[in-house]
Amino acid sequence: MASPLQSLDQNIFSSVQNLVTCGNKVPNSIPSQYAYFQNPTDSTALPGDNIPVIDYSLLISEDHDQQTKVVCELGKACRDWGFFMVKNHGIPEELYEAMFQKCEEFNLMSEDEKQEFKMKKDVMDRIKFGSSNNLSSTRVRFWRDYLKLFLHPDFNSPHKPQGFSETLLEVSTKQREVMKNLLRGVSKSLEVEESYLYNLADMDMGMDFFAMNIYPPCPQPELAVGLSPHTDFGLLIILASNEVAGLQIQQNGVWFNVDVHPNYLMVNLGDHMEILTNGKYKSAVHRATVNSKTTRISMVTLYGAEVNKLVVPAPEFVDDNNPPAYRGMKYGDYFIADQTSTTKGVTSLDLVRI
Ligand SMILES: O=C(O)CCC(=O)C(=O)O
Ligand SMILES: [Fe+2]
Repeated sequence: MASPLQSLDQNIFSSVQNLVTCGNKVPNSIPSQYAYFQNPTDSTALPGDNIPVIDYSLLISEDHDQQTKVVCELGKACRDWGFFMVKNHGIPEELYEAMFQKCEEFNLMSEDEKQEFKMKKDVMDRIKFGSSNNLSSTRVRFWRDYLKLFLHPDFNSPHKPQGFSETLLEVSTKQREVMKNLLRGVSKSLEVEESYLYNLADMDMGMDFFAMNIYPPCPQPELAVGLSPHTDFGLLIILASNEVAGLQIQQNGVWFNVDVHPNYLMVNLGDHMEILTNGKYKSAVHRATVNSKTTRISMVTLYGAEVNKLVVPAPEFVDDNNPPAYRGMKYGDYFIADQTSTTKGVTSLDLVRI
């Protein structure tokens, strides 16, 4: 008789959730397609106590001195980490709780119901449910299911579970305001006019791309990864997670755990911030680990340019000492390359680096 591992190996699972719930019992080992047998990932990381925390309420306050101080902290976070946490952002905690509840309900829908949302045509599909896909050369599958949506300029959402779409619209509308104010702060920290980055990327028509990531409990978390090290496309990425740790961020080649704080948002700079600032601010390398106990859910929104916008280093950051370090590429083309490349390493920036 086939061992449990073999029999799992022979199946192509449509989702990790399906894999862990099949037979109503979590398997005690993971199928080989998910395991880094040859080169187990070293998920160890240092405590992230030094990760910068930005007080959003001060960033938007009328008090000029307070604001200047926070803009300065923001600039330092962008230079040193390309990553920071945001507190006092004003979006009610209950709204995120309601959204995570809807994410869980989505995850617990039957496999058939979820398959209705799987990719039909290509990565430009407005709604995509899927699992695992690791296009990079290792091909080891990620211990992750996802729902990817285009939220802006047109809003797309699955029509079930009930209330998912309405709650997501409310969260994303509020989060877009936070994104705008953070970008104002980042612009100021670069000593350009506060609407500079937003206007440059034509973000009134910008593409907001959303990913709900589900990481079910994993029987062998030391062998699997949720998401391997990568950078994100976009200017600014806002991430909210349920109260389960798993995100790690790299600074100068060293990994740090991002602790979970109730009602903090996590923000990383994306590839297009690096391109626009000609490398002054860096796109942060990060990854997601998995655990054996609890399902982790993260909601990530990647805020980017209008799809036809050619993104190049902005003139303000180019001079004789700093020649352009990236060639121009249309935002939409970069997105497609990022989502489909089978040769991508850690970052798609290699596509445009001069
Ligand atoms: O789940 C996380 O913490 C990371 C998610 C992420 O990096 C992504 O979706 O790009
Ligand atoms: Fe990411």
